[in-house]
Amino acid sequence: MILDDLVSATSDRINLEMQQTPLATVKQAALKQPKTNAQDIYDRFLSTGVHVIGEVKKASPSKGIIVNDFPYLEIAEQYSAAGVTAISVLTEPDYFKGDLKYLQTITEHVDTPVLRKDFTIDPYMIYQAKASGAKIILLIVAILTPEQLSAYLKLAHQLGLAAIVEAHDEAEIKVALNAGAKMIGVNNRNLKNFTVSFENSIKLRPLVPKSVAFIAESGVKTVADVQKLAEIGVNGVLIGETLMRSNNKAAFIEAAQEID
Ligand SMILES: O=P(O)(O)OC[C@@H](O)[C@@H](O)c1c[nH]c2ccccc12
Repeated sequence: MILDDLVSATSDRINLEMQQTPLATVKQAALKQPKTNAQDIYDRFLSTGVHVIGEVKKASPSKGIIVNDFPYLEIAEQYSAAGVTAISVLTEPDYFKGDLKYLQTITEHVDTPVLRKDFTIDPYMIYQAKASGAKIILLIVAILTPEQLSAYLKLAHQLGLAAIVEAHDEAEIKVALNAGAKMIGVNNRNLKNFTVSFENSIKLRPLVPKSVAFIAESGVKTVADVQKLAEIGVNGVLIGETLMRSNNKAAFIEAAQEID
C-alpha cells in the first residue's frame, strides 16, 4: 500500500535529518518562534461558512507531476490574498516533490496560517514544523498508534500548533476523538486505489461533534462540489490539484467562500 511506502520513505529521510541537525537544535529553533495558540486556529475553522485550505503541491503519487511551473511563494500569496483560512504546503520530497524550505519561505512572507502537510511519524517533525513557522500539522490516524496520536497531539498543542487529524473510517474517527482531536480531516481519496468519492465525508460527518471542526479533503473539482460538501455541514475543504491547475485561483476560492 502506498501509505506503507510513504511511511518508510519518511522514516529514512527523518533519520538522516536527525543526524544532520540534532533534535536539541530544532527544539531551540522552535522555541524562538512567536507564541501561537492552537485554539485560535480551531475557532477560525469553527466559525460560520466554508473555510478553504489552499494546497501548494507540485506532484502527488496519484497524479505524478501536477504543474511544471511551481512558483510556490507566488501561489501562496495568491491564496492568501483571496482570503483562504489556511495554506497547506507539502514538505514530503519523494512522492509530492515538496520541501520544508518551501514552507519556511512561505511562512516568512505570508501571514495566513500554514499547515505542514507531511507524514508525521516522529516528534522531531513536529518541532521542525514549529521551527519553520507552521501553525498547523497533519496527524494521520492510520500511520500512528493511539498512544502516539495522543502524545503528538499534546506536543503540538504545547507548541501552540493546531492539528488536523486525518481519519478514513468510523473506527479511526473514534480513535481521533478519543485522542482529543479538535479538527478532523476526512480524505475523500481512497489511498488503496486512489478513487475519490464524497461518500466518505457524507457517511462520517454525523460522527464528529459540532465542537470539532470537520475538514473534507481531496477531490474537489468545482464550486458545486464545495456546495455539496457545505450542505452536509463541513467546516472546511482542502483543495490541492484543482487550485494548482487553475488559471484563476482567486475566483475559485472567492466563489467557494461565498457559500454559506
Ligand atoms: O489535490 P486534491 O485532490 O485536492 O487533494 C488535496 C489534499 O486533500 C491531499 O493532498 C491530501 C489529503 N490527505 C493527504 C495526506 C498526505 C498528503 C496529501 C494529502
